[in-house]
Amino acid sequence: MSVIYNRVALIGLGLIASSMFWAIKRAGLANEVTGFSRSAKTRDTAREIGLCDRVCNNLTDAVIDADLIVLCVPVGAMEDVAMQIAPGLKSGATVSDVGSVKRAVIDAVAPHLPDDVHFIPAHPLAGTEQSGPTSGFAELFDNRWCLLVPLEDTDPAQVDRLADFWHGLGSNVECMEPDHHDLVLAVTSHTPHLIAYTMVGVADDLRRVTDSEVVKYSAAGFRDFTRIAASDPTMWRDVFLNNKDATLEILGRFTEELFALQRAIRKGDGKELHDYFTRTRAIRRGIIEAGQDTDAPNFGRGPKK
Ligand SMILES: NC(=O)c1ccc[n+]([C@@H]2O[C@H](COP(=O)([O-])OP(=O)(O)OC[C@H]3O[C@@H](n4cnc5c(N)ncnc54)[C@H](O)[C@@H]3O)[C@@H](O)[C@H]2O)c1
Ligand SMILES: O=C(O)C(=O)C[C@]1(C(=O)O)C=C[C@@H](O)C=C1
Repeated sequence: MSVIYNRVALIGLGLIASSMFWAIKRAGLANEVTGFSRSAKTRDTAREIGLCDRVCNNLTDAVIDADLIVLCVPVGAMEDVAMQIAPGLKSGATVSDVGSVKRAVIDAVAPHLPDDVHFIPAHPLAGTEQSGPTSGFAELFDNRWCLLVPLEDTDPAQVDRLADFWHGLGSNVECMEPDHHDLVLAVTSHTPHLIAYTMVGVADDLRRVTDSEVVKYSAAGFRDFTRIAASDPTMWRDVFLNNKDATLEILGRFTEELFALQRAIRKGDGKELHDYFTRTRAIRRGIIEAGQDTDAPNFGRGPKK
């Protein structure tokens, strides 16, 4: 892979920025990567582990002469960062972000950017429950989607350039409209996280009430919930505050279905439960048959050859 942007600036040196840095280096996508994070402790750690070619002590130094600036901060901090970097941006630079919500980020960031920079929001659909500068790894984006959410008047050549960059980081790339993005992610990521948080909270309450060993004897499904529920509280607070309508819509549908299943259990309606679980199993099998779950074991096809 060859250099796509001469200088890249990563703002907010956590899981996503650090993974981007290692993946940029792996593929040689930039000649220089600068970085900035708000806390001095994070900047010190970044310097110690060689994260970024140059860690700057202020935002202006980090973005000066950068060809691509990627905002990797929690969604609620995007506006503040955009306001601060705006005066120091080079004409013709591209500003992007990796926020988990798109409409609110566009509304918060776009008004502050000068007309002579390209703003191309993005969202890599890859992550872990870890956060901070030491949590990143170069393979995070391999074979994952990165959704680009360009505004209507964005130069298509610059969108293609950013798509090439994300391909270089290992991702598959597709463009999506912001409201559609927020609805899809409310279904596939945001509401499931809220359910995991709730379930782990319920189990914890139960443990306190009964003094039983709920966590000790937890099965694999619940353990997966506890992994998700260990995700960064600031990031997820900001996701729900900034994707309010879509998450409330999906949560409304979720609780309706939950009540229907609750009623079926109370009434002893085995047919309804069986039909429902048959439908959901078919969905899972369909995903695997279509080869869309790269993490799945060799489901239903016998031993791997
Ligand atoms: N973690 C995931 O699974 C995941 C996946 C895809 C996208 N995202 C999105 O990526 C963004 C970053 O997430 P992350 O997981 O890397 O978080 P993180 O907590 O690991 O890192 C965020 C970093 O930003 C810094 N920061 C916070 N406010 C700042 C400010 N005002 N100025 C400068 N730095 C600031 C923090 O100190 C921290 O180092 C979020 O918007 C999140 O929604 C996260
Ligand atoms: O694997 C995980 O830990 C994640 O939660 C990653 C995950 C997701 O829901 O898939 C979380 C938030 C993002 O915006 C994108 C990816």
